[in-house]
Amino acid sequence: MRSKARKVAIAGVGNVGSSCAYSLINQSICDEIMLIGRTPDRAVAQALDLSHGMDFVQSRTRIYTGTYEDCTDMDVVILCAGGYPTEGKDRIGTLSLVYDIYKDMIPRIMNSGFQGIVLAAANPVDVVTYMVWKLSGLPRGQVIGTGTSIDSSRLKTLLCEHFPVDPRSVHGYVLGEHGESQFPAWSHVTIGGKPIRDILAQHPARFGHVKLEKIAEQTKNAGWEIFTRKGSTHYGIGNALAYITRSILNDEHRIIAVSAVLEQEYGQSGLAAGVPAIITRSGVKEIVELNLTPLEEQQMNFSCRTIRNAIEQLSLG
Ligand SMILES: NC(=O)C1=CN([C@@H]2O[C@H](COP(=O)(O)OP(=O)(O)OC[C@H]3O[C@@H](n4cnc5c(N)ncnc54)[C@H](O)[C@@H]3O)[C@@H](O)[C@H]2O)C=CC1
Ligand SMILES: CC(=O)C(=O)O
Repeated sequence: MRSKARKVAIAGVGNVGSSCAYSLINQSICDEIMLIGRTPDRAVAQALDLSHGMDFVQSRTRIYTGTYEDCTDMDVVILCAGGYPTEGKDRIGTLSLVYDIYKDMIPRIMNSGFQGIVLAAANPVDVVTYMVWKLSGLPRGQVIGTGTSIDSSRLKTLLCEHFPVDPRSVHGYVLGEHGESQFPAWSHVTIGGKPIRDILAQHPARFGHVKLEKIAEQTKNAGWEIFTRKGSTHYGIGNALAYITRSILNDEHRIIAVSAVLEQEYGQSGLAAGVPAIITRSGVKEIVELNLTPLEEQQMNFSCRTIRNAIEQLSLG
């Protein structure tokens, strides 16, 4: 019998926060969810709305509202407070807004005595992950960003428009920034264990129309394609957050492309970036270092430089 309730707090209950709660509930990933909203009334309404579906799900999740000061015994705190750029396609454009939010929020969470895992979705997520690590003083493995998990899933989904398999049978990662400088590490993308480039080379008549550069571009633009049509993207990232949270709470050791604080992995330091990592009860247990081709190394260096330049705009000490 489980002795301790699995508790998750969600800070920011807009589209992403509420979709994340919905995924956690429908997949029975935790026992309790505490919603923390800037507008208490909205948080109460979200908690009530989510609770009213409890008769129809597999197991009961207790949903209630709270404050940053109530995070003491949370296993995971998920950060969804943030905003979207008002113009252009650059997530880094929201940096000063999120810095103002998190430099107030993180000390309040830490002053509660919280010692769990922080999981950030707010953009620019790699910068937010590094900022939260600095502001919290937590060990680096305990601060995780959703990073390129959503981009990796988008890549697999797009590939399966051309290859007749389930996206979960495609393996590989988008690396670097969850943003404009991201790139798929094509040298490690496999379908049924076969490198994708070998499949293309061996079956020109069947797959000659598949252009990897075009798929990389579509992957990068996928969020904006949704955003320009409906003003936010939230279901996909809600599932990504639930998937990462499940690997944490169940100590699953899944390898997921998350934003992790790097200390010499991939030759990079002083930032967080999207890399494959083993996710366990203690957070990032280990970063998986892929052997990149010279071109992929250049792409990784460029992407990390982009994130580091944004971090340098902040005074994080
Ligand atoms: N990592 C990813 O792949 C994705 C990240 N996002 C990011 O997630 C964040 C949230 O997006 P949405 O939920 O769609 O936005 P939203 O506008 O629906 O919700 C934002 C929430 O942040 C809260 N908030 C704003 N300022 C605050 C403050 N000063 N203190 C406390 N809470 C505050 C608002 O009250 C609201 O609940 C954004 O940063 C967005 O860019 C969104 C989609 C995908
Ligand atoms: C908004 C965002 O970061 C995304 O959907 O990719």
